[in-house]
Amino acid sequence: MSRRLAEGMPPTPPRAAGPAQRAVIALGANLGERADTIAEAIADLGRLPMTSLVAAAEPIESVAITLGGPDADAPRYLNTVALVDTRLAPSLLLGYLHAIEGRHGRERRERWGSRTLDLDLIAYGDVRSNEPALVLPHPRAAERDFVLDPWLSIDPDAVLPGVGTVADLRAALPGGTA
Ligand SMILES: Nc1ncnc2c1ncn2[C@@H]1O[C@H](COP(=O)(O)OP(=O)(O)OP(=O)(O)O)[C@@H](O)[C@H]1O
Ligand SMILES: Nc1nc2c(c(=O)[nH]1)N=C(CO)CN2
Repeated sequence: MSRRLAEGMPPTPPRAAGPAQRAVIALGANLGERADTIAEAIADLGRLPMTSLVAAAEPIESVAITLGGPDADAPRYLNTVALVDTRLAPSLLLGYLHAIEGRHGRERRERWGSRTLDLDLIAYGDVRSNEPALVLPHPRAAERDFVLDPWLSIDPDAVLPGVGTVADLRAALPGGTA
């Protein structure tokens, strides 16, 4: 393993992608010391190169959604959303998110399985992408109250690019006011 990867950094030093873009990052944890892990991961985001942390929502607790639906027997999640302004290109930012997950013991065993830390790139400016390695905006964000609720709490006017306002999306979900 290269020294940079061993230190949890992508192998190629970052190059600026142009003007800073607002990126929305969802964080989730349902194993280990969840609150500590989330707080450390947010601090990690603030230390990324060419990136500044704009806001982080108060974490919320939610039942684990598994491939079989909500699972009351699975460890509950803490979820939050952070906003950053970054000049890292989207794929590079995702690489750093994976490195942060790795530093906090993330293991990839099963889809939607329990995890010490999950970081999803929900949106990056207005960028739309259908590359399997990076779909933007995140294709399941609109149906996740554990993403929309903390996002709304720090940006009531938020928009999921190409989809709609976060307030409207949240209102259309169970527990919303549509
Ligand atoms: N917007 C995105 N944010 C994070 N990962 C993404 C995104 N789009 C595609 N991916 C890809 O999805 C793969 C699986 O990611 P991950 O392990 O976080 O999935 P998951 O958390 O189990 O499920 P979900 O994607 O529904 O949250 C990653 O390897 C990554 O390349
Ligand atoms: N409550 C909750 N459930 C989930 C979550 C999550 O962050 N919170 N993440 C998942 C895969 O990303 C699958 N299920």
